[in-house]
Amino acid sequence: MEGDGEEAEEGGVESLLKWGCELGVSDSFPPKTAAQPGTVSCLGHTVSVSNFPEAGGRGLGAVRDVRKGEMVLRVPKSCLLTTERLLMDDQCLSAAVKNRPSLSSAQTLTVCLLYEVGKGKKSWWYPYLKNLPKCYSTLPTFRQFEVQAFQEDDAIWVAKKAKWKAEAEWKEARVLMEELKFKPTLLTFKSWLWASSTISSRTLHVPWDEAGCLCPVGDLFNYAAPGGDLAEADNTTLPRSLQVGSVCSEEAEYNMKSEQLDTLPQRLTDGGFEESVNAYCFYARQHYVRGEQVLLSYGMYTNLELLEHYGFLLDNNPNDKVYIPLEPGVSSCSSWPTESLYINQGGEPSYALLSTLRLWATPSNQRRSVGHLAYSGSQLSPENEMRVMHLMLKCCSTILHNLPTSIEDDQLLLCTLNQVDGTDTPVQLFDVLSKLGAESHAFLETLGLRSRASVAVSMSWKIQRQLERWKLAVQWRLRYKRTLVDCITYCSNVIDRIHSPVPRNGMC
Ligand SMILES: C[S@@+](CC[C@H](N)C(=O)[O-])C[C@H]1O[C@@H](n2cnc3c(N)ncnc32)[C@H](O)[C@@H]1O
Repeated sequence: MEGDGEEAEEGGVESLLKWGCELGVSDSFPPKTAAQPGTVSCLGHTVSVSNFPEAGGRGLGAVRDVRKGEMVLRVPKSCLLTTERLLMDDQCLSAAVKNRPSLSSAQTLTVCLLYEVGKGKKSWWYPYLKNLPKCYSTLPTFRQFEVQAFQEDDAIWVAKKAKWKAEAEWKEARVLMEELKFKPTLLTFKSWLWASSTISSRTLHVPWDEAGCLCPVGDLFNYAAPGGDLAEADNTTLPRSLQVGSVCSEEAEYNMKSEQLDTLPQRLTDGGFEESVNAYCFYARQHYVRGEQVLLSYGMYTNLELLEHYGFLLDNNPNDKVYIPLEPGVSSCSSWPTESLYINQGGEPSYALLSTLRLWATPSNQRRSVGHLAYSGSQLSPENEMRVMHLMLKCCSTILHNLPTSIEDDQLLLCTLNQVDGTDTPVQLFDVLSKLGAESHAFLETLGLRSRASVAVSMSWKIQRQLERWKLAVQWRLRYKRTLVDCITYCSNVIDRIHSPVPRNGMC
């Protein structure tokens, strides 16, 4: 945690996988009876740790073809790092935590994690802890410059709020940390941010604690957004008989059942804690061919939410949403909740937004009579539809016009930031950024890099982190602007179709 650099200690993953093997973590089903002498990894039968630079960095790749619904990993409860477990193992911690019932479960787990980190190599969890990332790019870690780089007011507000919340939670928990005699470095806000980001980006749901659990090896799965084909069956669960069967049945029965997996009509959940086997079990959400990354859905998140909790975003996110400022009174025209009034990543207005705007564009004394049509998603009249489309078009254009940079500016900046990402020396960074516009100069200024002479010899970890967060903010605003442009295109197409409707029989 304290070291310089993003990734976990080199060579450390092997020790984690060996540790996991000794504790019964397995990707082999039916499970091996016992760790064979000389077995050094809990993986290798179904998945293995690989690097996926385009989707999450370190992750788990299939080492063979994997069928949808197959169990890909099982982590026994004894390996799950939870508040309950840490309190059970340490009376001193347990007594102190019990005196602070006002702390939330996430705050308590954060303190427990830092307490465990404080034990260093003596911690039972050391092979796991030393493999955690050294730092994060979750929203609360963004500094003022990176927050302003979002440009859009709501995003700036969300980022500021995330930081304030983290600060307030840290202050509340300090008394407990002092009582537990934390080393000064572990008492800092920086350490708190590290621990709370570990928890927000890596915990998995467990039924007995809202804070969830840290799941060694299981937390190496990177994320794929649920959506499209996968979204509909999000709540479908694996039939119990199959869950149990795949763990404890004989191989023949196992194979027979895994053949049935292909014929299951519904999507299976990605993973969950299963009481019957006292373990966290992970399942393939789709077929994977050998070498492909096996991904997990952590839930449905917009890009800003992904950034807030996980420190990354997706250029192609079916769950992303863009909210546009609506005139006062618009949202009260319908009973749709305000959160449902958005534009999706393809630029299309949500069903609720369209129906609300159609009602808004109707004279108030007629709204009641056309309400049923609007709520059923129908157009009310060509004139009404034109008004709605013109309103959205104007709104998106005004937002784009008022933002400090254009899509082209952002593309160029992002391209340059990607280039300097691989730069080794701050001199090169300085040379490239000082040729760009005001924002790049402001970035150099925040780093105290005012002239070539003031630049240090080696690229510091701090500069790299700030570059990374700035890049994330630029990626976010670029994606946001593209959605607005796509919405303008959508509205223009609808307007064109109203002006020159295609003949019903399709003939010219
Ligand atoms: C549960 S961990 C997954 C394993 C992680 N890559 C590691 O090396 O430990 C979640 C973190 O992985 C990264 N991540 C996961 N999915 C990603 C994706 N699709 N694109 C970019 N980063 C991703 C983010 O940093 C996220 O906070």
